[in-house]
Amino acid sequence: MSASAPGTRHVRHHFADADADNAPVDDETGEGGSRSHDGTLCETDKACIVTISSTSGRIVQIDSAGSASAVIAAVSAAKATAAASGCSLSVLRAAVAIPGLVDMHTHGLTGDGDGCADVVEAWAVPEPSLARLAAAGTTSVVPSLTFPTHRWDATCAALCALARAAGEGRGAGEASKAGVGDLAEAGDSVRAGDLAEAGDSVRAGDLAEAGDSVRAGDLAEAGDSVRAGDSVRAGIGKAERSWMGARVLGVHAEGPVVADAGGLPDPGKRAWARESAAAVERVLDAAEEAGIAVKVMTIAPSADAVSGYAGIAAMVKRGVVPALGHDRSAQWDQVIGALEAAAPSRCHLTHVFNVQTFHHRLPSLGNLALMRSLPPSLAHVPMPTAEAVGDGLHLHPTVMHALATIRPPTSLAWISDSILTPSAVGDHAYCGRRVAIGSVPGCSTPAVVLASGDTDAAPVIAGSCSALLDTVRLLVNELGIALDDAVRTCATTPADIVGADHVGRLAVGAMGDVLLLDADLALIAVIMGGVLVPASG
Ligand SMILES: CC(=O)N[C@@H]1[C@@H](O)[C@H](O)[C@@H](COP(=O)(O)O)O[C@@H]1O
Repeated sequence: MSASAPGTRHVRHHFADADADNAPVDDETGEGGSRSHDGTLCETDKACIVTISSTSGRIVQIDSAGSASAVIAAVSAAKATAAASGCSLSVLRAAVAIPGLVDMHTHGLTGDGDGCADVVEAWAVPEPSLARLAAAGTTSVVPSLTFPTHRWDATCAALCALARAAGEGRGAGEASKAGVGDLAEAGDSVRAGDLAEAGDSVRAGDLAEAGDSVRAGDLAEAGDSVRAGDSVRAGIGKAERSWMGARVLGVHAEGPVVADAGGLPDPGKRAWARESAAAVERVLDAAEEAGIAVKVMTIAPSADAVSGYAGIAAMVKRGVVPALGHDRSAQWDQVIGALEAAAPSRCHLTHVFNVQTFHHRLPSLGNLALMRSLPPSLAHVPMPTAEAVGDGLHLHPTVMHALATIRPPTSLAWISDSILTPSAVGDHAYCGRRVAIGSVPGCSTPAVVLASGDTDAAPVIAGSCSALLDTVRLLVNELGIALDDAVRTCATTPADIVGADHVGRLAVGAMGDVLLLDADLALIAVIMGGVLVPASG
């Protein structure tokens, strides 16, 4: 991942090495501008223009990235015209368009009154979190279930609820790749019904005028175009109610074979110690029965070593990515043993540095996280991918910078590890203990911390209250990471790790999930499957 000097204007330095692509955009025609190297990121020198049909309420064009409806059909620099689409158009204008972000490790964005007694069970009531995540720009998720055998009934309820969420609605995710076609169909059924209403409200809202004023204006007038979008959004929100949520790509089971619970209550019952394969199978069977795929499963190398890595072998056999983590005692030979047990399949590293160790003489998982490649003696082992919490608190920004500059963007995924929405007030139960949004000395970023009642005790971090777009901004605006790399590591790479190549990119055939951002990377609009997501979720 490349970095620019902190403080450099982020929207510009994306083009630092892409002069040939950096032709200015003609404000009237929208021609010119640039498209990023592989379609991951669409950006023009002056503006990105998204054109929405007032008839269907759908995107017909992302300027310089081609048309995007439910599925992105083409990538081209040509600008759509009303004549080409055969309908009147609304135009949203932004500095940057990026793919919807993909969070491969979130415990939800629970708010007050969401109806879950303990946030460890949040995914049993997934709709509020999925809606908030989508509205915040995270359009695809891999929900994480903490220590899944700890509260077995809650785990089974969450698996069933997530399977339902993955299979229905606009935000329908897909537990399998076969979902691409299904999603287009789901989009059609939505379009056929409620979006006509959205189209009506758009027509009523003087779109032609809005489009004209946007075309004539500059970025300062983006607000006007957004207001035009709001009329679309209002119609859609009304039509689709709460079910514009993030796509569910499958599940991350964070355990059960863990050595270290971190700041959470220890789930106890180490019955799996010599039967890690059985413990793994039990969770995978439950997920299969519920109808959702476990894509990733965290396992502690030091725990699985006891059974000769039978847990990892069971995961690989069933197509699950083994994620090494929740292990502060893993020795280097156990770490390597785990990688070898998975080979030729690739391992992943769970929230690197958190609930892991780094030591300059006694290497463990944290040391592996900071390697760019494996030595020749391990040529038979695929280099593991890694995820890291990008809220700026779980890892100090300097450590985020180290990861972002050492690891190639194809092997690093930023995650939120979120639990509560930032607006949640008061205490919530987490694994039976009280948590609240709080702070850690020396860090201005809030997090979800265990409420100890002891004001002198060091706060214990339980998770974050951030969303991935916060991470994109932190990486680009404060750490000087190229926007293209920030987007890859918050969208494309996490999607690739879980085998979801239809999301996390602006590319032909990918879902039309697009975020429109202003020059400071503030969110202007979220589009899922070619349709504006209600701002409030
Ligand atoms: C679900 C989960 O695993 N959450 C962990 C939490 O347990 C740990 O306390 C925190 C900080 O870890 P650290 O103190 O090792 O940096 O990271 C993650 O939020």
